Parts: sequence; structure tokens; C-alpha cells
Amino acid sequence: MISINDLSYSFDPQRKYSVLSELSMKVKHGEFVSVIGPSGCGKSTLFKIIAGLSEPTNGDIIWQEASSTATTRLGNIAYMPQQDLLLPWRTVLDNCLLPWEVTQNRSKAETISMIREMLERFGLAEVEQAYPNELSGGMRQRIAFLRTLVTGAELMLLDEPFGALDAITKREMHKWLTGLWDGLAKTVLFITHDLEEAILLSDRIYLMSGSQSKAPMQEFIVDLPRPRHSAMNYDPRFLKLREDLERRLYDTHTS
Ligand SMILES: Nc1ncnc2c1ncn2[C@@H]1O[C@H](COP(=O)(O)OP(=O)(O)OP(=O)(O)O)[C@@H](O)[C@H]1O
Repeated sequence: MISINDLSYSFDPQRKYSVLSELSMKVKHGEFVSVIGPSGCGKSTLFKIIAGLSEPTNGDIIWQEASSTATTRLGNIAYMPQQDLLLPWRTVLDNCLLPWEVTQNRSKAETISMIREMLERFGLAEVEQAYPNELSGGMRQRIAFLRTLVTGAELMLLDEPFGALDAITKREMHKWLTGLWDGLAKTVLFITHDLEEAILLSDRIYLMSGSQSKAPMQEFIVDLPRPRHSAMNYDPRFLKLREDLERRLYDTHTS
């Protein structure tokens, strides 16, 4: 689906300090891949480059089997930032229509009917005419996720979508997303600081070191069957991986 090769990025025009340095990773069709790493190591910067909002300083992004530029990716890869960014003056339905207003890629009636089906499936049919301030945090995140799906893009970049939710709502969101995942036929790249969330949701996890002296990326395979459920948190494979990730994450902090 996407392959990132030796990617580097610097905010500094003199390029003295690189936020990302020779970083490589791959995501296959239909995979759920999480990116974890210490705060400030460049996870959101990486997502902005993949989404086409910034051009890398060096390196190549192979997307849809060809070398790509920011312009070819922009608007074709769905990006859900940390805040839900729902427009407060628009109803749920009108917020979900936003991606269609930009692309106009099918008829409005067809899009509304597709959104209504998704609202039904997401358990949100009754709030179609509600405004964002009338919804709970979990509902707002579900609407923002639905709006990201409406773009129709196969690759979705989700930047800490559950980071601001309380522990119980977050757990409900995990249950909801793992239940939904098998029928979605999407490819997801997901940023999180929550190791349990990363293990429960992902097929693979990349740990970004953010350090010039360490390997920029370490890969971990999550060897747990699907469908996933929260009781897997006690599976010995889950516990072993959690311990391993925690240790490696701590190592990157203390390097
Ligand atoms: N527009 C900018 N100009 C200059 N430096 C920036 C800019 N945006 C981010 N940075 C710096 O780049 C580094 C990486 O930031 P980024 O937000 O990508 O990290 P992150 O890993 O996503 O962090 P967190 O986990 O805390 O969200 C940080 O040191 C940050 O201060």
C-alpha cells in the first residue's frame, strides 16, 4: 500500500537538525499498523508528510506502486488529526458531508444515503441532526472517524484519535473499532502513546526512536488472532509484547 524509504525531514531551512532521519517502513493493504514513540520524536510530522501536507527533505514514498510527491498524495489519503475538528455550527450529517463537498465525487443523494447507513452501523442514527456540542467525547470521535471514512480513501492516518478520551470511553471505542474492523476493508496507520491500545488494535507496531544514535524504527509483529477483544490483554503473548515494548520505549527515552 505504502512504502517509505530512507525518509528525512527538517523544519530548519539550513537542514542542520533533522526531526526524521533515514526512516523506512511499509504498510500492506488491509493492515492496521501503529506507530509509537517518545513525545516529540516526529510521529505527527511523519503523518503530515504521508498525507501530503509537507514534502520530505530526502527519501522516497512509494504509494500505489509508484514513487509519489506530496501533491499526488494530498487529498487521496485520509488524515484524522488529534482533535475531532467537527464544525460546531453544522449538524452531524452536515459535518459528515464535508469530504463530499470538497471532492463532489458522487451525487449528494447517494452520499447522504451512504452516511446514513454508516451512522446506523456506528450506532449514531439518532444524532444525525444533533450539533457537536450536544455529543459525548466518544460520539464526537466516532463521527470524526466516520467523516474520515466518507473520503473513500483506502489508507487512513489516525493521529491519536482516542488520546483525549477517559479510560472507560476509550475502552468502549476499542470494543467498537475491533468489532467494526473486519468489515471495513481499510488500511490504517495509527499513532498512539498507549501500548495496550497499540497491541489490541494492530497487526504490526513500529517504535520510532527519534534518536540519531539508535535505529530510527523497530518493528514488532502482534501475534494475536482476530477478531480481537479486551480479554486478550491477559494473554501471555500480549503481556510479553507489552513488556518488550515498554522496555524498548524506555531505552529510547534514556538514550
Ligand atoms: N512547525 C514546526 N516548526 C518547527 N519545529 C516543529 C514544528 N512542528 C513540530 N516541530 C518539532 O518537531 C518535533 C517533532 O514533532 P511532532 O509533533 O511530529 O512529534 P510527535 O512525536 O508527534 O509528538 P507527540 O507525541 O508529543 O504528539 C518536535 O521537536 C517539535 O517541537
